[in-house]
Amino acid sequence: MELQVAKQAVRTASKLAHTVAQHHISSISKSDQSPVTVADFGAQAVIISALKQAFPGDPVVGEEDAAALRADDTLANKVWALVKEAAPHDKNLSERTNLFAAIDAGNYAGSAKGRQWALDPIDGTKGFLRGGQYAVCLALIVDSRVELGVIGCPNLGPRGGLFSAVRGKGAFWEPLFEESTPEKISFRHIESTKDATFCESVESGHSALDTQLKIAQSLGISNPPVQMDSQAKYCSLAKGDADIYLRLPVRMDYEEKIWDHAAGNILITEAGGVVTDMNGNLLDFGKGRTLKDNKGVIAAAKSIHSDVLKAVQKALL
Ligand SMILES: Nc1ncnc2c1ncn2[C@@H]1O[C@H](COP(=O)(O)O)[C@@H](OP(=O)(O)O)[C@H]1O
Ligand SMILES: [Mg+2]
Repeated sequence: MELQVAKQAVRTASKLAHTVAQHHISSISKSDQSPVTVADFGAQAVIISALKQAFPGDPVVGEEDAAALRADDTLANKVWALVKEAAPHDKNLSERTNLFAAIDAGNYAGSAKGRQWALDPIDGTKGFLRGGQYAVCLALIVDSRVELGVIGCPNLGPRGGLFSAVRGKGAFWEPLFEESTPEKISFRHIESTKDATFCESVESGHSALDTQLKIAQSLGISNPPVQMDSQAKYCSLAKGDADIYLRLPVRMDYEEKIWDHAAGNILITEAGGVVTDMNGNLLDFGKGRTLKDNKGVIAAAKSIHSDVLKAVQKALL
């Protein structure tokens, strides 16, 4: 039940985002930031509305709130038009005033106990704007642990990708814009760590790319890193296109947001991988809206994760 609702909601929001992105890329004002803002609000509204109808009591930790929309009627009208097109029969979104409430329902502070959804309506803002990777990410967290994750990646592969995982049930891929039977996915087998390929952020402000390059060299890795925005990185590892995702902090005071990692976390573990922080601890999704007890992220196949962790710790001594 949860999986079907989450997949349907992510699909609807991904289509909405894809429509805006296509239009943005073909337009002449590529420096305009507003398309991603519009897509972000629209995606959050349709997903939270679907969740609230299926699971009325469940709180949602969503990245956005509606303050900027309430203050800007032109922006609100653009978002409203998109939402009506993407979800015309949604009775929770029958009037424009409901739009604000749906978006603001993502204001949950987070909790260590009980159910909560974590939502990043458009992850990889920068990727969206440059025509690269971005992702619509939704996860169900129960008692601080991720139980279900769904990620929509409109630009990953020729047909886009809808990735999903439920604890104990494996990880799956299916095309994003057409209905078809999900295919099971998993990490690829590599003989040794030196054969691995790194996947990392494009943005040097989001992870310590220089240090990561040194770590790759210390592991004997000569393959160039694959750089992409958003949780599409987790998806790439889970489907066997790369082997290690490192996200080492640029600033030690930055707290990673739970919506940037929750869905990817279960996708990795269900595809045969391990995710820890740079101290080797599992990510704790029960500390509020951020991963405040963790620093950095290391995701890798089970067989090589401990080698990578050792190399990270040596580099950071
Ligand atoms: N200083 C920082 N360190 C790490 N992550 C950061 C950061 N500043 C912003 N981010 C997060 O990095 C996410 C994108 O990560 P990536 O580089 O892997 O694409 C952003 O998500 P949004 O794009 O949803 O805002 C944002 O939440
Ligand atoms: Mg994000």
